[in-house]
Amino acid sequence: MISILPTNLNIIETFIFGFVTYVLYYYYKYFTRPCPLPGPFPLPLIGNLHQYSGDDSASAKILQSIYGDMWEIYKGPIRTIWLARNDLFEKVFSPSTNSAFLIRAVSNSGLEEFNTTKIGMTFNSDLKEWSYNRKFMSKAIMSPNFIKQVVEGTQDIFEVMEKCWQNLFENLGNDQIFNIHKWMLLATSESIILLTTHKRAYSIIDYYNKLLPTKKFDIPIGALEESENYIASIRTYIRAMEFFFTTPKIIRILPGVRQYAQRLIKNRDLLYEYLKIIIQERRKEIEKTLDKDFLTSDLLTSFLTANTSLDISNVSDETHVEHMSDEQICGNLIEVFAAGTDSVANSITFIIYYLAHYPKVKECVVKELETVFGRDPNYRFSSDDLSKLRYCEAVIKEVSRIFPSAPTTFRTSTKPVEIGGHHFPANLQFFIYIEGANNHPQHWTDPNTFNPDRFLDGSNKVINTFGGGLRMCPGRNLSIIEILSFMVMLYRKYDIELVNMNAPIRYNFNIIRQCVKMEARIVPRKFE
Ligand code: HEM
Repeated sequence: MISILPTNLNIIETFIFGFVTYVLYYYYKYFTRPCPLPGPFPLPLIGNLHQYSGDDSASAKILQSIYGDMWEIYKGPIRTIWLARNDLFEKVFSPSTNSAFLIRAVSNSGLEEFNTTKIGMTFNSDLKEWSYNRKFMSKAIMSPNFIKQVVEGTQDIFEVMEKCWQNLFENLGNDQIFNIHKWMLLATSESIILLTTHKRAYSIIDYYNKLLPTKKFDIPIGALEESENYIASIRTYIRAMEFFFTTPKIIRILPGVRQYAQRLIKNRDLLYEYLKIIIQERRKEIEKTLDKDFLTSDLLTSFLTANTSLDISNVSDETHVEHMSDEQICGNLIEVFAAGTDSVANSITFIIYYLAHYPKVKECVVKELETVFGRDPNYRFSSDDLSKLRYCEAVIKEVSRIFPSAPTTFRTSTKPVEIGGHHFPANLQFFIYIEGANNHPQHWTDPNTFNPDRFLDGSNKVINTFGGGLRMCPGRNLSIIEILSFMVMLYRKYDIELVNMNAPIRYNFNIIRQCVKMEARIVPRKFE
């Protein structure tokens, strides 16, 4: 056999030779890449990771200011194209089934190892499966019964939280400092568990019991532990998705990292086993039920009753004639939890932050709540009531324009595509910098000014908070209803004062912005 290697090389020389060849090949590919865009110069193996702060949104802001609205960076070995203006999003957010952007992530060994490329929605690259899950989920969470349960359930959960606050005030004084983000996260976690499986979780009470152990709420230890373990396990699952999505195989096989990856996989298997028990129990309950009015309106019940005479959310259609397997149900339930907990909790936290900094806007919010609900602070509201809150909705839009919890989204091209005059090949990873477009002077007057009124002039301004096209967030209505509900319950009764008004919002970036901590005083309003 003819060797291209020089003969008589020792190990070090062979390594150096191999490395130099790799570097030359890397830069040959780099300089001859199709459709080059401006962007920072990458290094072999790590791409631009050495320049990356860990915060996609902060990096994108800097790169947009240097390179304009279209640039490229290498996330490790993966070339990513960044777009930061609404007109550049048009093809990515196309609602056509022929769109070149129906797949989210380029083929990724991590996601395959974690088994998420054929399950759920977000990373599902099997378009038939994805479409089946997506249509089902969208119908189920838009059904009137489900929406009713969202509004009722959120109020029940808030009442529990208020009882805890009341006890804290009575026993420790009114001047308590709350990590308001933590409370919102516990509330949205409980809410999503209720909406997916109709199970009660006790994470709010568990947290409260730890803050005030002398006045504990009496909940059976077993129930507390079960809900704690369930939530912890789902949160580990979310971390695992991020880990497998972002960690290259070469790192995943390193000693220590491998063991960590295996623990994450074990957690996934245990979570699936736990959910499968819940599914079996619910199936038995449904079998014993003759009238669908006695069934709960959660997603699990929708999944199990589809195409039966008990179909609670009328999801039956020609796409959904086959029953969902238990494996698919588990994937979808976990996904709703993963996508719908932190995103909503962070959105509420950011609204709290902006309302604390803009007292006039807060006054308008309170005024609108009084106009719509009168001055009864305990009025149980419906989704119809929420639809009257035009100003509150404008506040949600303005906060998510200026400081979105999901500042970016991403898609992969499955066909060659032209964007902004550039002809890109298939199989490229595109990032859509939603926040960049949301603060773009070409789209907005005074983009850096916080002004909810800009959404009240009747023009339907595009903010892409929930992405766009066929992969647009299916939980958008649910999120708005939940956020509005929390705004009503917080601001009709309480004033929320931040402890440190000069501190910026502290967050970590893991696919979305996740607030680290936000300290506040919760001051009950006085009613005559
Ligand atoms: C304020 C809260 C939320 C925000 C800001 C948000 C934002 C987003 C964004 C930007 C995307 C990407 C869309 C795209 O690529 O075009 C997305 C996808 C998704 N979201 Fe949400 N979301 C929120 C709440 C929820 C909730 C409550 C659910 C629960 C049902 C949910 C479920 C999903 C799913 C399953 C996807 C993937 C869809 C697919 O790939 O087909 N999200 N979300």
